[in-house]
Amino acid sequence: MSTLSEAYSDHPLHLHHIIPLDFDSVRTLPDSHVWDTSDHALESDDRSSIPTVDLTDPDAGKLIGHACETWGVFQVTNHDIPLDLLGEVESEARRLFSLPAGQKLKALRSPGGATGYGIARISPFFNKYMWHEGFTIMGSPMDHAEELWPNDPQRFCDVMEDYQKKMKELAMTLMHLILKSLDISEEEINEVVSSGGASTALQLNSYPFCPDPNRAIGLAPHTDTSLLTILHQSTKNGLQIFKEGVGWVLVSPTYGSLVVNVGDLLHILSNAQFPSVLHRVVMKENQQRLSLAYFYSPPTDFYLSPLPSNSTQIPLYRSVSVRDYIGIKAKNLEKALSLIRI
Ligand SMILES: C=C1C[C@]23C[C@@]1(O)CC[C@H]2[C@@]12CCC[C@@](C)(C(=O)O1)[C@H]2[C@@H]3C(=O)O
Ligand SMILES: O=C(O)CCC(=O)C(=O)O
Ligand SMILES: [Fe+2]
Repeated sequence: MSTLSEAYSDHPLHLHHIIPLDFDSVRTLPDSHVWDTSDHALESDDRSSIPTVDLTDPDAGKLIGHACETWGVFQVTNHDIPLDLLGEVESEARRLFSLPAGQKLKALRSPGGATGYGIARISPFFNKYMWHEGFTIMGSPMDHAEELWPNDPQRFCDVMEDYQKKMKELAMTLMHLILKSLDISEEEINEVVSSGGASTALQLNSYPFCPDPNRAIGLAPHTDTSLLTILHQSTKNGLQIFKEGVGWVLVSPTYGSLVVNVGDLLHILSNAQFPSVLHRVVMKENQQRLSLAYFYSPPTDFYLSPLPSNSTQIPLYRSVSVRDYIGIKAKNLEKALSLIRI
């Protein structure tokens, strides 16, 4: 079976699609980073905000199912991830992105690689660059940590590995609740949600201080490829999700709560009952913003098709392996779901 890293490596990017700008060295926004941002301030003002679910609530499963169906995203509280750990991961991410540009480039993701420092994978689909730098981790980040901190790589690794372990447990708990709410049998759930073979990735995102935030974008609109993504955002605003009939809705950070969003693979598995949510990051504040996104998916050789609880409905998608879907998405981005539609 191939790893998630190999599945991404099969779709190499060009070198100019990897190297982030040296954000500290620019005083004005380069033309390469200027976007049409006319709709960025058009946030819905109808006081609609995404649902929050307390994981200790006996009705959590039902509430999460409803949130996935109506919003494709929710915030979760009482999730059992220690707040100290969230603080430590954020501070390690800050330490990484504060390194001089030349040092960060030592851990640059290779054109055929999936992990390390670089710009967002979706960048080649846009003719302008995003005001963003990222660092992708799949399992142990030791190789890259040694490139960044040859004398002390362990501290970074320990925190990132601990965080990924805790995130995997939370992702599995959430997936059980989500699939139960679809009336899927225990047996079927256990096939999708397996701790051993899961494909997971941790993405550290930094949106540096921007000299002209009103003309830049942090992360262009996209859906995640995963089953689900668990996001911790620092105290800065910027994340917006798109809700049909409402428009762009700001997801303000709430201390200690995590944002969970439906990705394309859950969209397929649920036969579009839980649609993957379109989201983006706009430049709202005059300070650096950080986020940590944990992506949870089944093993790369797992074939996804709409699950049996939906057998009364016509399946909307053909069966596709995680690996093949990653390939389709790498070539077609937002058209990927429509390309596997029956
Ligand atoms: C597992 C992954 C999902 C991701 C591509 C990646 O290999 C690691 C980075 C992830 C990310 C983060 C920013 C947005 C996104 C669309 C991108 O360009 O890189 C996601 C990718 C994804 O969900 O497809
Ligand atoms: O920074 C954020 O709030 C969102 C990040 C994101 O969408 C991603 O990493 O896929
Ligand atoms: Fe995302």
